[in-house]
Amino acid sequence: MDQSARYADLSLKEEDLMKGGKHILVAYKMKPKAGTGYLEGAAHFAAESSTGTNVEVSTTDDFTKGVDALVYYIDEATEDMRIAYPLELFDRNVTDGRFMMVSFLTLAIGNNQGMGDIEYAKMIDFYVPERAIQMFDGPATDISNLWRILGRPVENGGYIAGTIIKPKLGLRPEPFANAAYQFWLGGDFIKNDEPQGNQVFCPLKKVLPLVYDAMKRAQDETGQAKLFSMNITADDHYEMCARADYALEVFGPDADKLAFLVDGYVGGPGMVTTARRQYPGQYLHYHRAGHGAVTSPSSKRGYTAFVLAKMSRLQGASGIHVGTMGYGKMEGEGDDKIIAYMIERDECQGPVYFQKWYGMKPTTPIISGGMNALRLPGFFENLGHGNVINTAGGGSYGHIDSPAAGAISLRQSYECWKSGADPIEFAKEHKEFARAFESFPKDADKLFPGWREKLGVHK
Ligand SMILES: O=C(COP(=O)(O)O)[C@H](O)[C@H](O)COP(=O)(O)O
Ligand SMILES: [Mg+2]
Repeated sequence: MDQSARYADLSLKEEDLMKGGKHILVAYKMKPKAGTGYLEGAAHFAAESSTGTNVEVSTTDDFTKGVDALVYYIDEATEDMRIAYPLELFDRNVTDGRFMMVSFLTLAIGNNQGMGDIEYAKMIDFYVPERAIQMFDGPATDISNLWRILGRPVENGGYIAGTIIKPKLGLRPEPFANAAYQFWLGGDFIKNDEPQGNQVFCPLKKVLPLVYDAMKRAQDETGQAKLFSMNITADDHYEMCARADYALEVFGPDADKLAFLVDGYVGGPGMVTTARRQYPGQYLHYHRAGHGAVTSPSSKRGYTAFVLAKMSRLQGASGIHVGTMGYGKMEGEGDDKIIAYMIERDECQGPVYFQKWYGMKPTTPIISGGMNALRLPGFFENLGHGNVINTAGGGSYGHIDSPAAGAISLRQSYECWKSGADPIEFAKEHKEFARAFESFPKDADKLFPGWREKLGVHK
């Protein structure tokens, strides 16, 4: 059934829809199956994503038709399809009238994934009008809270040198806390690797007091504040809260230095909101393990990493992983800096839509995955700033001297880039940075050919 007479209106102008502020706009790359016309497929897509189904139903009335999602733009050649969703379509909380991300997802990227007449469709951008921005939680805590704890300016406070406790699994409580202590002697921020929780060989109630003890000792020794991002991900939100409450108690007077990490892609929006609403005073660290299943550029379904990050700001993530823009080990490229800009700025041009955030707090880009001191200068140059959290696991624990030296090499790398120095010249004056060349010789060969001769290092 061709529903384009009802679910498409190509005379609607995007500019007017944005000015009107009564719709969430969503842009997709969509291709219908052979035998289905482009507009026909698009209209069925909009129907299934709002008030309709594949047949007409007798229970539809005139009001229903007033809240139809409408296809307002198509370009078959580029597979571009854009749909306007009236705000009335979205479910609101009984408790406080607010918007919820699950409703956006079930409509805009729900049944339409896997429809018989659609070959594929991937969400590449979406636009949220001012009223809806007001009605999402947004972050309660942001990077300025961390900068303040670290004794830095609350604006442009700079690079936060972090790590991930490695090995990923298999450390018992004492070695785990010791790994944390060693990094903190040089760095600022430690996160649990995402699978670390309450394994039998490393029970939470045993390891956490030791981690806090390590934090205190490192703080005493360095005279600096230290930060710990603890994984509270669990199926059951009572379990999440049990872990979080326990940690707040253990860290006591230093509980402000505790962030909570949730795996928001596997756990879903409910998990993120649980952390956001139960613990608004803690930095909310959104880790996105598994997201590649839908966001990978090789996938023509789902949504992009950009969309994931943009959603996370609405949900209230204080920070989210945004990859390494081609400088680390995960998929990504230089252009991905748009992801960072969209979540950290008050207005930004996305791939399709210009979004204003109307003062919603920023979400920190967290840079992670295969990073080390040698890869960072290029990364900062591409991004144009260093106001990020970087967690380098291999880049710290893989430093040949020590995890503390690894941490110091990261900080030095930021200083090097910030001062505009030549990395080889800078290495001559900064031991830990220089030793990163020997720690990661493959990267050094690729990024700084001839480094051995210039630094006087021989095989
Ligand atoms: O464990 C790591 C990185 O370890 P290492 O620093 O040793 O590579 C993170 O989980 C990944 O960065 C996730 O990727 P992303 O940040 O892109 O979501
Ligand atoms: Mg990890």
